[in-house]
Amino acid sequence: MKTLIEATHLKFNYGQKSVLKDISFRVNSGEIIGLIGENGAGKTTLLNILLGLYPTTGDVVLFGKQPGSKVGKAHIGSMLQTDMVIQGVTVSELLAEIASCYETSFSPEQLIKELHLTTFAKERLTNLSGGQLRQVTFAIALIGNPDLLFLDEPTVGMDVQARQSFWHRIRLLKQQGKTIVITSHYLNEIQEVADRILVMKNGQFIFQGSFNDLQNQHQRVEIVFQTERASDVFKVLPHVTEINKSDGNIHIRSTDGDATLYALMKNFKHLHQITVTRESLETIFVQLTNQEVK
Ligand SMILES: Nc1ncnc2c1ncn2[C@@H]1O[C@H](COP(=O)(O)OP(=O)(O)OP(=O)(O)O)[C@@H](O)[C@H]1O
Repeated sequence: MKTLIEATHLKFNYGQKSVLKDISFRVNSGEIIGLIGENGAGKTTLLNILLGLYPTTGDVVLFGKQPGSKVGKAHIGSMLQTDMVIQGVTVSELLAEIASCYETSFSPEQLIKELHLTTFAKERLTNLSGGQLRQVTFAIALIGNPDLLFLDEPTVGMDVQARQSFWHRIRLLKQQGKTIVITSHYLNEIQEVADRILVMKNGQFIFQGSFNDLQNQHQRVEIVFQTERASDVFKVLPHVTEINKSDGNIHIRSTDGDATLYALMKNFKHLHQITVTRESLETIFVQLTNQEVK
């Protein structure tokens, strides 16, 4: 698989404050990367470095070139956290103006239709809601038909339909072989689409891999069932960290689902409506980021 971004030993300081501490990673062509971390972890700073907006010590190449170089830029679209709001300019005027800067681009009319912006395309940017502005910013990122997209908290403020339409578009872009790096605090959405997840804490990566790898490392599961037996009976099961009773169901959390289930099955004829769920990205993320980073 072709490596599209290669970063080694990246460091960045704001004055005396060390914000990125020796970060190395690769992104392959066609991958969707979920870059996640608590507020202030360093995600936006990293995207700014990859876009060539901030200097760094360490090495970083995109398409085999330095960030910000002309050849690299031609392939890249970005959606940062700030939306472009120009007085007196409408959505369709802005998209037409930006499209004219590219040698080849999507037609603004086509993109407006495909991204469901038609109802506010003739509105001035200053009259748009926060969620509508995010949708316009996404259109701006796409208009040059980039091969690589950096999206920083793209769905903030979007309503349910807009978010669904956004993630649908991301899946289409993946099918087209585009490479996408997305930061988001909506971890259930990231867990659905990301091929790999990079978890950042205090300017370092504390995990790089697929969501499946992450779940395998954190073997925790929740087992829910109904039973006529008292919940105390299940306290002796191995690897159980928590037992709760709610809505007539027993909820068991285990750090080794296989071992707990094996022992639980001795009570099989007393168990009804059993479900076993592996932990979500959000739950694992909270556990991961609560651990100390050396
Ligand atoms: N212009 C700046 N000057 C000084 N410190 C800054 C500046 N911008 C960001 N920082 C600090 O750098 C650290 C990383 O910020 P960054 O915006 O990269 O985090 P983030 O992971 O993107 O956070 P969020 O999820 O809140 O967007 C934070 O501690 C932040 O306070």
